[in-house]
Amino acid sequence: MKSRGGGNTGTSRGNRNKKPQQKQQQQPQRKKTAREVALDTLVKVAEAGAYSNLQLNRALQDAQLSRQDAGLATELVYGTIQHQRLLDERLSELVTKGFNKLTPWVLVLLRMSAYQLLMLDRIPPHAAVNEAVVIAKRRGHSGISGMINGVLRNMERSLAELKKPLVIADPVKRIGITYSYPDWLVKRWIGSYGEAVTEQICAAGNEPPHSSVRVNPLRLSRDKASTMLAEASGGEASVEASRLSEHALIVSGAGNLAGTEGYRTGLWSLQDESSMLVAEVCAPKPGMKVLDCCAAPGGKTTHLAELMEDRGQVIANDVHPHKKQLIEEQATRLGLTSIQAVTGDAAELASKFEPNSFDVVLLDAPCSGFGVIRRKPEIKWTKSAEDVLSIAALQEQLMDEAAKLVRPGGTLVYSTCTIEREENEHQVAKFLERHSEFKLDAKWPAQVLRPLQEAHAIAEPFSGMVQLLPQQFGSDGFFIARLTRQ
Ligand SMILES: C[S@@+](CC[C@H](N)C(=O)[O-])C[C@H]1O[C@@H](n2cnc3c(N)ncnc32)[C@H](O)[C@@H]1O
Repeated sequence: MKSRGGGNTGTSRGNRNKKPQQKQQQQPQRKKTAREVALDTLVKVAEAGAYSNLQLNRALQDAQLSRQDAGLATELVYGTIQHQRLLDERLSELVTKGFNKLTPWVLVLLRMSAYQLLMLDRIPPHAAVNEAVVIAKRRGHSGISGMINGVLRNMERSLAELKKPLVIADPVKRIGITYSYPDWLVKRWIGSYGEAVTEQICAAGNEPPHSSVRVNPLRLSRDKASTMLAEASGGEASVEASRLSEHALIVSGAGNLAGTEGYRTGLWSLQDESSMLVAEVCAPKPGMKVLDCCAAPGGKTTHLAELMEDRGQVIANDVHPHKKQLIEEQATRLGLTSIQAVTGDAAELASKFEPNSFDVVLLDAPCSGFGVIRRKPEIKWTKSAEDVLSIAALQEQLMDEAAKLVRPGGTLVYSTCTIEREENEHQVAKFLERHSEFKLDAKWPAQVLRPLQEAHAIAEPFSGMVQLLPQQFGSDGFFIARLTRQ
């Protein structure tokens, strides 16, 4: 399994063996270890429904871990959530009584330790067990640490057996348990994509995501940005041109890219490659009037303005008042002045703006998000089939409203970061039934189509919409449709 960025695999014993300092006025707070940071984050995600990426970022900032330890904490948080079903399956065989009644932190500690034992070959099993017992002794009574010690030692003894691939005849159960996805979702995807592709989707969803930057073409070339990124990392980073977008660079080993000088001064933005295709498919020209209906935090808005050479007007709307500032911050960082951020419900935009008045309208709709499971693995466990239905109903409403604002001959681009047909192809098909004045538009920019054709990611003849799956390019799963108003 690929790692999410190295990480210290050692134990925390070194710290605890230091002699306590005498006569100190105030005992300095003991620094949390990587495993404690991961445990606290996982408990908050499980108990309070926090988003793993936001919660982890906050925890890492507070804990001030070394880069290696931050790598380990990140690996543990994502890996434990991603493989939760398989870990629970294995643990429930060893916790003989009351697996479902365990206190949340105990359950999470067991899962996190089982993840290290079963999935991370670079962590010595005895280190994973010892560290779990140390944490358990700090947090609970001796009965709990004894139980944790017993369960994990049993697991350690049976590792060879437990690591063997599961033999299960039912494909839904086999894929669901092996890759840790809920049955309802696996069943749905097998219905949409078939068993083999579903297995690839599920495996890809457990891989660490690439980090990619979108180079600001108004400021520098992609080659120049590539050199600068490599230099900024002291030669440690690997920087490669993206296959999918001519504005994208894939960067690994450069640490926190939001901390780079080039990011701060607007030379580049952080965005997934497939997400970059959306503005490119919009293909706006300088001087145009463009509306981004669901714009925050402004990734695609700022890309649209860059492609328009910051000439014309980009109205960036979002329903949440506090998100207006996020869009404005991104525009300011990139030095873009053609963006106007506004707050409003996209279901009511036609009463706010003149109908039929925009050259391009982008609806990057709220969605179930199953294309970004690599970044937010908890959505496997928090979203339901009912959520897909209710979000699809909202998307339908927003599409109808967005359509009213497109001028005759203008373009409507609909996108989501999910792979649910109900929210994507079926949504577009139903829209076209309701709106005979719109047609799918297959005339996409050549630089967008070429890599998709080369990878056979689109059927020929091209219909004007694409469903990118995470295993095809190692990007997020994304859906994009381009429609033209007759
Ligand atoms: C997929 S995200 C947009 C991401 C954004 N386009 C970007 O590239 O940075 C969807 C956004 O829709 C917003 N949203 C949800 N419901 C909305 C509504 N009814 N009207 C307008 N915005 C809405 C959410 O606040 C969220 O920021």
